[in-house]
Amino acid sequence: MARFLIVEARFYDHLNDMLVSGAKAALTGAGHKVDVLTVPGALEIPGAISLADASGEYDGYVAIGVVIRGETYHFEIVAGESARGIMALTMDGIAIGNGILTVENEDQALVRADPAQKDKGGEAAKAAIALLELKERFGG
Ligand SMILES: Nc1c(NC[C@H](O)[C@H](O)[C@H](O)CO)[nH]c(=O)[nH]c1=O
Ligand SMILES: CC(=O)[C@@H](O)COP(=O)(O)O
Repeated sequence: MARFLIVEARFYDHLNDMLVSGAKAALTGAGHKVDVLTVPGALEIPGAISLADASGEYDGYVAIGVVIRGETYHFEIVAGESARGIMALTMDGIAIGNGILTVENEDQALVRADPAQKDKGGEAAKAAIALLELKERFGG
């Protein structure tokens, strides 16, 4: 059993509820322990994971959030920089699955958040499990 932390940017409650549900189901279904930490937005997720990992309390992480394009360039910043920060942490050996939706509208988000449809939360959790297994295999 490993210890996972879901770090969720709770910007859209109804979408996050589905994403977190899918991630929890995947993690508990694989026999792992799960906690949830909520941050203001996707840009805070990489920093929160970095801080949590420094504590040594967790073995892996699932980033959960929803970024829906608005009127300005801010979408590119939030979507791109949260992904870049997460990628940098994974390249540093931290097992993280990225379940941050970056979409054009709510309809696209609903399909991807729903565990009965594209289940991107569960998909991200399974990716985190896979990375942790690789880390354990290669002695990371
Ligand atoms: N527009 C969205 C944001 N924006 C907030 C940023 O993530 C960040 O919290 C703020 O810039 C302060 O640092 N966050 C999302 O998760 N989703 C959005 O659609
Ligand atoms: C992804 C975003 O930052 C978005 O929600 C903000 O909308 P806007 O670009 O209209 O300020």
